[in-house]
Amino acid sequence: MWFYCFAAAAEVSVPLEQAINELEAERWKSRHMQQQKLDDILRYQSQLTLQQQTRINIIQAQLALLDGNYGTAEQLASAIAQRTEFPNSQLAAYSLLMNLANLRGQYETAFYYMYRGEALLTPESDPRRRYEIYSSSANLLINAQIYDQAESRLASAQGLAKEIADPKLSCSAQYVQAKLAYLRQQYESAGRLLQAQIEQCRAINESLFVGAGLVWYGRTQAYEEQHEAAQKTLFEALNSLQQNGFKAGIVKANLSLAELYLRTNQFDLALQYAKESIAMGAKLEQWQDLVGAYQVAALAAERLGDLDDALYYERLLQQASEQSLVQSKAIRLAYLKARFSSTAEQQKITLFKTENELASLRKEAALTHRWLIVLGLFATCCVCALLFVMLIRSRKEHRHYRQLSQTDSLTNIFNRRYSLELAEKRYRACLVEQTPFTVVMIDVDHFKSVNDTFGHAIGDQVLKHVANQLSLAIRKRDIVGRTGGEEFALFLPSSDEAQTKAVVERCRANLATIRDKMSQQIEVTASFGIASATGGKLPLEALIRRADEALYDAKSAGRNRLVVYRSGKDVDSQPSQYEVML
Ligand SMILES: Nc1nc2c(ncn2[C@@H]2O[C@H](COP(=O)(O)OP(=O)(O)OP(=O)(O)O)[C@@H](O)[C@H]2O)c(=O)[nH]1
Repeated sequence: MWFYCFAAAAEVSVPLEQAINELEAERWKSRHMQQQKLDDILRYQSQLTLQQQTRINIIQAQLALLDGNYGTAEQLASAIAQRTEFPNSQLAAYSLLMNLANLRGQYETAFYYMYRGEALLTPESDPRRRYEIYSSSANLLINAQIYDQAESRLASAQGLAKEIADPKLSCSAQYVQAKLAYLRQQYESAGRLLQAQIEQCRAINESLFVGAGLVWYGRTQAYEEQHEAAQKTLFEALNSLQQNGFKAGIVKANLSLAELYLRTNQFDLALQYAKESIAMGAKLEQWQDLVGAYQVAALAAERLGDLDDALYYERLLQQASEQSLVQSKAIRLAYLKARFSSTAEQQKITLFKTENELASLRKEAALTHRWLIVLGLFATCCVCALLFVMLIRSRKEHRHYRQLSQTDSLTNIFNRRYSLELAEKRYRACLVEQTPFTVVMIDVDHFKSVNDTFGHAIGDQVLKHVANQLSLAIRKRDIVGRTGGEEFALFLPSSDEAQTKAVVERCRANLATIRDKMSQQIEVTASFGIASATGGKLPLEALIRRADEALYDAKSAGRNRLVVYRSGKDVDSQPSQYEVML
């Protein structure tokens, strides 16, 4: 039925995947059924992905191990152990190789696989595969009688079984725990654990573990002298193991029966089961069990009066004992060797990891350092830019305030203080150069009338025009300033009288144009007082006073004219060419 469902849907890979999952899950259930399912899948081998093929190979290897085909099992598992691209299958292969080497008495190899497998475990590994490694390791360590180490692996396996919540795994972990208790000769506790384990494994049809558990349970019963019960248990065990085809278990079950019959003085039966155990055990080289089986066979043969046989088995017993001794020595030695090399390897790995961590820390530090430099540079640039902006702004503000302090706010020409300061500098230069320097004091005529007639605002406009026209009339090197309300001054470096007169005439002509610029018909005239000096030691103040005197004279003489200061008397007075219109 299963096969038909599968075959119908075999065109797609999902049923194949499902079939493989089922096959993996039903491991140990029934050897015959399992083989049948495997054969069904293999008909569609060409459709399997590489990963699916690997998983199938694992199952084949597990079956080969059960069948005692150790060569095939090893070949398949070794190939998978190389496949680093499928870490979970790799782990399964390691568990298998460990079990195989353990069964064959190749303990060095078994421990090698145990440490390799454990080193491969990561938190991301499939929990089932992790479980397999731990439970196989526990089995191996039990065999090597390193019980404390076995217990720690067993605890990990049990934890994983709980985590996965798979009753099959709990069943197998319980089996190992019970077996461990038996081997530690804690028979009472072993009996209890085995009963519980058998019950649980039976409930989920894990017949292989039922069989294996029954062998140990039967032995416990025999030890407690419950001979009938023990016999029943052991037959049940043998039956179950034979169904599964687990040969190593069959050897142990036969041996247990033989030992039981020897205890109950049923020597022929004891010999019979001992022989069964010997036949299969010799093939599988299960030396420890062989020792027991030869011992029983020799004793039973002796009791049956067959001394030749007894001697024969004694000889074999001696050989097997030696082998077993060699084997148990080998197993301890192998453990120590594997532990040593694993520790060395572990140290190498730790060193490598530390170096790697160091390198990545260094890399991180370098990156952080680079970032810090970039951030530092960025911050410096920001600060520089900010400082630059602040500098520009402060220079602008400084210029602005300086301009404010130098300029007359109404007319926008130099104010009295600054024009005098500037004039002082130029005057001193002219004195040194012995070139003429002229001061022209200007006063707008009848300006009060303008204010009175047209208002203060218009008066302001007139003053602005006056300042503007005076600025237009002078040369580049000349200075014009507002020295009072309606008073202005010109400072003309390197200007003699003739040149000054020309400038003043331009001023007067320019002032005459104001009338056309105003909405009202306002004639604007001004009076000019001129004073010059060439060389000598006359202070600028005195020169200005002279120009003022000349201006006064110009006013007195009728306004709208220029008067040149002559020491003692104003001799040059030019009448106005313009009339003041009020
Ligand atoms: N609109 C305006 N008027 C001003 C300003 N500064 C001074 N004045 C006025 O200018 C006038 C000057 O008048 P006065 O000193 O009597 O001289 P004047 O009327 O020009 O007569 P003379 O100079 O004798 O020709 C005053 O009425 C001041 O109020 C100013 O900034 N704006």
